[in-house]
Amino acid sequence: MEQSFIMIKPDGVQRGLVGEIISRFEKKGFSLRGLKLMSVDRAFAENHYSDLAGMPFFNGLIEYIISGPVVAMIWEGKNVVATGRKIIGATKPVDSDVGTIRGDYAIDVGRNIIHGSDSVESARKEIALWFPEGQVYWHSNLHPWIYE
Ligand SMILES: Nc1ncnc2c1ncn2[C@@H]1O[C@H](COP(=O)(O)OP(=O)(O)OP(=O)(O)O)[C@@H](O)[C@H]1O
Repeated sequence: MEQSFIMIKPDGVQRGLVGEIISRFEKKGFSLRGLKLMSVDRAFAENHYSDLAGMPFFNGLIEYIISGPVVAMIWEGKNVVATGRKIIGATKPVDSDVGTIRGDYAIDVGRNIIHGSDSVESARKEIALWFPEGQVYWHSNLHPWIYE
C-alpha cells in the first residue's frame, strides 16, 4: 500500500507537538511503519532538501532542520501522500486552513512544524534516505474497520 515520509521538524519537537501529530495520523486510520527521534547533520539535511538548493531561504532552512532533533516517520495507507499533505496544510501557515497541523499550530513559513512527501516517488526516495535500515512490516487488525 502507499507510503509517505512524514517528519516532525525541530520546532514541532521543541513545542511538544509530537503526540498531537502522531495522533492525527493514527486517528485518520493510517498505519505507522517506522518511527525514530534523530538529529541530522548539514550534509544529510542538504541531501533531503536538494531540490531547493539555490532558493534564497535554503541556508536558513538547513540551519532550522539541524537545530534540534526531528521525528522521522513512515505512514502507510490508501492515498496517504495526498491526504497527509491535507492533514499537514499549505506550506505557508497564513494559507493553511484551520484544522490542519500548520493552520492550527504555525505562524511562520520558516517554522512550519512538519514535512510530508509531495508525491509517491518522493516518498519512496525519502523513505530510502531516512530509513536505510528498512521498516517494520505488520498488519493492523483495524484494517477491515477502515477499508471497505
Ligand atoms: N519562503 C520561504 N521562507 C522560508 N522557508 C521556506 C520558504 N518556502 C519554503 N520554506 C521552507 O522550506 C520547506 C520546503 O519547502 P517546499 O516548497 O518543499 O514546501 P513543502 O513541500 O510544503 O514543505 P516540506 O517539504 O517541508 O513538506 C518548507 O516547508 C519551509 O519549511
